[in-house]
Formats: sequence, C-alpha cells, structure tokens
Amino acid sequence: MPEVTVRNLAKTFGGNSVLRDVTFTIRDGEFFTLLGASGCGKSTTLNCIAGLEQPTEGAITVGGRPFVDTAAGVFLPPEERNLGMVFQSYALWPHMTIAKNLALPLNIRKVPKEKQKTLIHDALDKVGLAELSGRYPHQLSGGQQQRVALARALVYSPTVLLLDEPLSNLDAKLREQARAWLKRLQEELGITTVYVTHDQEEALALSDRIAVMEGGNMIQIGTPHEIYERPAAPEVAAFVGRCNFLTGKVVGHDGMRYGVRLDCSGDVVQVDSDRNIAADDSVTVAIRPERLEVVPPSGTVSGGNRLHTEVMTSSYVGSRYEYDVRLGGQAVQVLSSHGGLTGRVDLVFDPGQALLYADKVELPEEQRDLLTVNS
Ligand SMILES: Nc1ncnc2c1ncn2[C@@H]1O[C@H](COP(=O)(O)OP(=O)(O)OP(=O)(O)O)[C@@H](O)[C@H]1O
Repeated sequence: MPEVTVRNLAKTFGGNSVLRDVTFTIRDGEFFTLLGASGCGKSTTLNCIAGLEQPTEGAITVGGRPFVDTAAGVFLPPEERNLGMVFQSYALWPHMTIAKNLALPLNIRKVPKEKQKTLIHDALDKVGLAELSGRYPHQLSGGQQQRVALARALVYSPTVLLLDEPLSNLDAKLREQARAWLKRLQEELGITTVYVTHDQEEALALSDRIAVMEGGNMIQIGTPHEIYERPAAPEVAAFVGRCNFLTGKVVGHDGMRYGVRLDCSGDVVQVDSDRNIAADDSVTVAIRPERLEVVPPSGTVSGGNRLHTEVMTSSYVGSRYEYDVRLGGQAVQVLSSHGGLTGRVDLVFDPGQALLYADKVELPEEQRDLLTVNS
C-alpha cells in the first residue's frame, strides 16, 4: 500500500482561505486521522486527496504518483486515482440490492461479470455480510449499511481508503462497536487509511497518528499518546480530552533546565519544563482533571505540589466523582475516586503531570462558565 504525501496544500473558496500551507506524509499502511472542530478544513483536505476539490496551491502524491501539482499544472481526475471513499451518508442506492450496489463501481471499471461475483462476495465477506447480498439497504440496520458502504469502497481494491465521519450516523453504543471492528479490519487489510472526525475519543482509539487541525492549519501531528500527553499547543490540550488551564507567574527555576517554580493564585508549585521562561513571566499551566488528586486540607498523599482550593460543586458520575473547585479567581475540574468532600480541599499533583505554556491562554468556554455560574 502506498505512502501519501501532501505538500504546501492551500485552498481558498471565493477569497476565503480555508487551508493554509498544510504539509504531511501518511505512511504505508497507516491509519491517519484528521481531527478538529467543525469548519477547520478536515473534509477539504480529504477531498483534495480524493480529487473532489482542486487545491489552490500544493502537491499531492500517492505511491510516488503525482495526483496534483499546481506548480506543474497536474490534476488527476478522481476516477483515475483508484481511492476508496466512505462518507457520513452511506449513499447506497435504495432500489438496488447490496450486491448490485457493490457492482456499480465494478461496472464503471469494466470488470467482467464473472469476476465481479467473486469480488463482491469477497468484499462482503470482509465486512461480515456475505449472507445478505440479496437484501435491499432498507432491510439492513444502520451499522450494516455502514459496513456495506465500506465493502463498496473496498470491492475494487483501492490503494488508499478515505473515510469522512463514517460512523457519525450510528448511535453511541453501535458506534463504539463499529470503531473496534473498523480498526481490526484496517489492520487485517493493512490499507493506508485517511480518516476524518471531530470526535477526539474516536481519533485516539482508532489512529496510528493524528493530525490536529485548527482554522485551516495543522497544529500538531503525532501518535494518540503524544497528542494527549504532550500537546504542542494549548489548543490541542483543550480539544483532545479535558484540560484545566491555570494562570501563574514564574518565581524562579530549580536546577539548570527543568523545574520552573511559579505562583498560582498564592500557592507556589513546581512544573517540569524545558521552555526558556524568565522570572516574572506570566504563564499557563495545563493539567488534566484526572492528574489532580483532591484531598482534605493537609491530608497526606504523594505528589510534589499542593494547591489550596474550595469545592464549588461535586457530582457522582458512576465510576468516579467530578469536582469543580475554586483556586483564587480560577475554576478547576478534578476527577477523583473519593466522594463526599466539601469546603476547603487541597489539589495535589506531580511536577511531571503538568505542562507549561509561555503564552496566556484564552480559557475554554466550560471553565469560564463554571466561574460565572458559581460566583
Ligand atoms: N464548496 C465550498 N464553498 C465555500 N466554502 C466552503 C466550501 N466547502 C467548504 N467550505 C468552507 O471551508 C471551511 C472548511 O470546511 P470543511 O468542510 O473542510 O471543514 P471540516 O473541518 O470538515 O468541518 P465539518 O466537520 O463541519 O465537516 C468551512 O468554513 C466551510 O464553510
């Protein structure tokens, strides 16, 4: 299966720039996800690879074959790219059986009828639906229809699979099952896959690597672990998983490189960071709710840092408790296995569990709302 390279991709719609200098390489056999909020340019990027959109600038090659090169005037039409596509709407023909739906792309490619039978059977077999080839789409569940759409994209052995939110029409439970099934299938087939989603959990669960997009730019490319544990920018930390952003002022450094000490609403804490930050700089500390431990004041627990806070609200959410606490003028969310804490509490965390950003961060809406509601 081929590698996909995208170089300096740009797209404008009527003077409105929606992709800006996007560059990335998808490795052979990789499950690569474009993740970001609605309107950030994920589908436009995918459609440029598919040939459904013509980029304003840039070059795309698949397996070394140029699909697009605006500088050289190259644009390969979609039907010559041999890519498999599945969209959010499965776009199955309702008046045709499943077998007939799968035959369509083969007819276009002038595959002989006898060979078609084997290919259709094999493709339906891959998605576990070989028995249902004579049914019509309305005789299948949503999950089965989604599998048929995938089989139709696989039936002509595409070089790359392009999937645009293919699971978003399924209900939550079915979606989780389909996710596990899709990952297994992609691994078995070893097909290079580009996946578009705005669902960060789905991206983390499915992908070998994720590209996080914002406003037409790619702001980080990395493995799910890298994206979650070492978000390159506060925007990534805010979009992937939940994150608290605390403002603080640097009061000094411990040691040559790591260990920045800072004042967070009156408490001095230490955060590991290799950023070059000077004393008195205003910084933002990002910390995940599950990386904070909430304890009664002066309660003992391991962890280097202690913030003095007060519980605003707490709720039991089945597997754990969620606390919203106030730290000076800042709101902080914490997940804990301990329930029933009220009033003054301490938040404890390890210096390696927080990330330091040199810029002041615009608070995510949930954190701003928390303070407004509880003040
Ligand atoms: N054909 C078009 N004409 C004009 N503007 C467009 C067109 N297609 C997309 N856009 C705009 O380009 C921007 C990026 O759209 P795109 O569909 O790539 O975003 P997305 O990240 O896939 O969002 P979503 O998850 O909502 O599909 C949006 O602001 C959108 O309105």
